Amino acid sequence: MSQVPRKLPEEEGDEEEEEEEEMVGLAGYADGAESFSDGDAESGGDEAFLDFNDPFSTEVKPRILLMGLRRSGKSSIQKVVFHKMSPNETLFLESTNKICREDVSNSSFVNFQIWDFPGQIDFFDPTFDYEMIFRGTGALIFVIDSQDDYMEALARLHLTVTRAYKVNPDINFEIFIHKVDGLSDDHKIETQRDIHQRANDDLADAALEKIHLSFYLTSIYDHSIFEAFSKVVQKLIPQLPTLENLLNIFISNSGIEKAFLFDVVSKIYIATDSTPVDMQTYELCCDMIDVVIDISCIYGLKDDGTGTPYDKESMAIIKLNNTTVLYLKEVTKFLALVCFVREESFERKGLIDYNFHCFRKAIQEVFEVRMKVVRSRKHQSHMQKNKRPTPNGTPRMPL
Ligand SMILES: Nc1nc2c(ncn2[C@@H]2O[C@H](COP(=O)(O)OP(=O)(O)OP(=O)(O)O)[C@@H](O)[C@H]2O)c(=O)[nH]1
Repeated sequence: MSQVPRKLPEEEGDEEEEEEEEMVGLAGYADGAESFSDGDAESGGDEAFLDFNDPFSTEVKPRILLMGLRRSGKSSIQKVVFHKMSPNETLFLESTNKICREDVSNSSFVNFQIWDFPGQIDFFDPTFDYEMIFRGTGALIFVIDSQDDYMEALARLHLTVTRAYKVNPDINFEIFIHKVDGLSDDHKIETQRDIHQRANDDLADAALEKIHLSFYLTSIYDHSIFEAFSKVVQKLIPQLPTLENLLNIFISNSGIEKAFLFDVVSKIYIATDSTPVDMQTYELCCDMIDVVIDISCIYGLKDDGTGTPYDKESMAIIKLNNTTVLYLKEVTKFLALVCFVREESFERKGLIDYNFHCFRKAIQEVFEVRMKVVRSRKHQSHMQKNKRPTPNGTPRMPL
């Protein structure tokens, strides 16, 4: 139900006093505005976000495997997306000869482990415990070099997918048809169709058509790799439907065309509203984040060089020459909301800001719920551990 406040908080001047009322609902931009939340907001601050370091929760620290033949581009993908390496520098990367595990956890909101496998890994090698590896895996990215003959890659894909599926049927299989920068548009489509057909035929021949493979055309030389990685990561975020829903309500009430929730460090978008994503829009958002961070690095730090280029004050407005406005606002230490707004809708900036305020709080609530579950699970597990008798049979706690 629409619950339009009598006045926007900025007009009333005293934001603190309004805090409780504000969480009641979004200010309606269009008719039919929905209620955002009807509970009291317990703002958890940044700590309210997912505790990915929690050992009890594999669900929030998922493992992503990067597999594929040698030189298909696995390490390059990892370096470009998570280490800001420029694509040209990847030409000098050495071949990976052991499994490299990396925790993408401290630097960004998107928190997971990436395991980069050497191309020549042998499933029949008894020292390679693939069961253990696949058991804790959320997504398996298989990289196929589209500029090379991909028959061998397809055979390896089939072997990998069938093995992994037997161990863990819940893995998401994500196929990156990579290095498409070297292909013409027609050739790209044809390659994707051919790889899709062959990979699925192989599965059907093995009576495993129930395995779902998702395909992406990627290249480190444009934003396609970030977009594909965004989709892979989104599937591993249990709160995704809620985030999407919040974004849908936010944009429909604020006259916004499109909104993305970005992880600022990696430029992966962890959620967007349900209108279709077009590549240009996504690229503009990525460019805007780069501009904001670059400018902040130059002019936003203190004189002694301390401070961070991205903080609570971070926000930016960029007016394009096509009557569109790009609006970026800080949501948490790691997240930014980037919106596309028409100039005439942006005239109601006060309303957008008010709705953003509600949106931000609602997001904190979502993760606060999650934190409570994690905390109670930790507590339960701790209690169970204490109840278990010690090896010599004496109880750990007085009964
Ligand atoms: N044209 C093009 N070249 C790419 C792309 N991604 C990676 N490469 C190049 O592919 C080559 C191999 O990349 P790596 O990342 O080392 O491949 P890898 O799969 O990690 O190789 P191993 O460690 O041997 O398994 C490098 O020269 C990269 O510059 C891409 O999107 N387009």
